[in-house]
Amino acid sequence: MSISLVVLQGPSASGKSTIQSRLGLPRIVTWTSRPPREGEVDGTDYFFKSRSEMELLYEREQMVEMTEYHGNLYGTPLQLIEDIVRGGLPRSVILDKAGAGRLRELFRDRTLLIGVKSDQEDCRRRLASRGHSPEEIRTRLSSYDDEIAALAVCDLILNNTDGNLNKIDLLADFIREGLRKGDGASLRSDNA
Ligand SMILES: Nc1ncnc2c1ncn2[C@@H]1O[C@H](COP(=O)(O)OP(=O)(O)OP(=O)(O)O)[C@@H](O)[C@H]1O
Ligand SMILES: Nc1nc2c(ncn2[C@@H]2O[C@H](COP(=O)(O)O)[C@@H](O)[C@H]2O)c(=O)[nH]1
Repeated sequence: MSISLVVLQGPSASGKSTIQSRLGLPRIVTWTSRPPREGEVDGTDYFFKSRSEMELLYEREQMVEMTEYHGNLYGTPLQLIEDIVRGGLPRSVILDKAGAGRLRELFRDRTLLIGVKSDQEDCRRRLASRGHSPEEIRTRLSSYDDEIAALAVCDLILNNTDGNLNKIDLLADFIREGLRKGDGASLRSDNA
């Protein structure tokens, strides 16, 4: 069975977006009710929506999954995954553990679940350089241990500590090549 969907999950600032862009696959841009950060672009980083718009879509059963993460809603509209159902190039998406679990339930062997981990201190430093307040850093890292434990279900775990990006690039090439050959099964191992 070939892979249609690559899901990245892991703690905040572990490097999911960095790895997603290095993988170079078409991305699924999800919805959020959080305000954009400086430099983030609507439709590129997220579709920035109001909480009520997101709740309405959910009530209409047009959201495949939706989660509340530290006070904001994040979700994947059904419409965004229609291309996966139709086939074509594998796509990548960043989700928390609940969203990742839901998409795995739906797409089963067609998903490659990549866990991204980094030392907690690296994550803390990265969050501070991204400009988060000490309060938000504390909140985001309060789920660090749970999010690391949840990586146990992943097909593959990438260890993205500071200074490791050259190795990540090699692994990204390996993953892309495996996907190109339609050989998802060979990618299912723990590279931590
Ligand atoms: N290996 C690395 N070495 C140094 N800096 C890194 C590394 N990986 C990511 N970063 C930096 O850490 C910050 C957070 O990375 P990124 O946005 O990719 O994390 P994320 O897991 O997507 O975060 P979040 O879930 O909080 O949105 C970014 O500024 C990024 O440039
Ligand atoms: N279940 C979902 N989780 C999502 C989705 N989009 C993002 N996320 C998760 O939220 C955190 C925080 O993101 P940030 O941009 O505010 O730093 C991110 O790490 C993902 O785990 C989604 O559509 N569904």
